[in-house]
Amino acid sequence: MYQIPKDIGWIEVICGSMFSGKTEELIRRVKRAVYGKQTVQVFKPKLDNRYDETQVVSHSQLKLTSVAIERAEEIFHHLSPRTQVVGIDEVQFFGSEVVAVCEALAHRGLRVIVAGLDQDYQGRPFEPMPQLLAVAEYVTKQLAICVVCGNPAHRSQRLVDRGERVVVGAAGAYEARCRKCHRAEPTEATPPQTLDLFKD
Ligand SMILES: Nc1ncnc2c1ncn2[C@@H]1O[C@H](COP(=O)(O)OP(=O)(O)O)[C@@H](O)[C@H]1O
Ligand SMILES: Cc1cn([C@H]2C[C@H](O)[C@@H](COP(=O)(O)O)O2)c(=O)[nH]c1=O
Ligand SMILES: [Zn+2]
Repeated sequence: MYQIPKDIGWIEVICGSMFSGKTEELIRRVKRAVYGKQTVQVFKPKLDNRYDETQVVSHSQLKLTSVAIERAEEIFHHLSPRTQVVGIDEVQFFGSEVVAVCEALAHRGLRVIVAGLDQDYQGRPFEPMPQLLAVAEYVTKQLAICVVCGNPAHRSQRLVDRGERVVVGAAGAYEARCRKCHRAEPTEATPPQTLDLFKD
């Protein structure tokens, strides 16, 4: 009789702009794996110390325990033999070696869920995301809301006058914008909406 294979791993990529819900979606999938009695380990780059040194934290303050590492290969040192699911947040901050690491984990039979930016502040593909998208079995592209015009946003507008690709930051340093409203060069922040909708 046909047997359903149980030892097959795969790679899931959650990509999109800043504020698009990548981390929330990673946390949702990890929580569901835990409900399913799976053993899960989550990793993030040490570089991402915005909200917490070790926890994965979404812009909406959802939190997940994780291990902060400098290089993707460190995952193998921390990996428990019982682990069935590996999550990686802010995957764009790892070098191209993260692709081989994800592939090796999937070959071992693990479910690998990675979340990260697919474009930098200029709208250029953010390596190693293009390579991860190519080798992944499952790809989810998240969209934020453009803070200028309210349309779906797939770009991250830089608000601080810095030209290097990597500048860690959140609201105040970046905002979500659509194709029409995005500028490749840093701009001023969009003034906040003054509606009282969320007042007590
Ligand atoms: N412009 C925006 N569009 C959508 N969500 C936003 C925006 N600005 C702030 N948010 C908040 O960010 C949350 C998503 O946070 P998070 O999952 O950390 O995103 P990402 O990991 O993609 O940066 C949303 O649920 C919402 O609370
Ligand atoms: C666009 C862009 C972003 N970054 C940084 C800013 C944040 O620290 C992270 C993205 O975090 P999020 O969970 O997706 O909100 O990346 C960068 O260094 N360079 C860029 O071009
Ligand atoms: Zn727009």
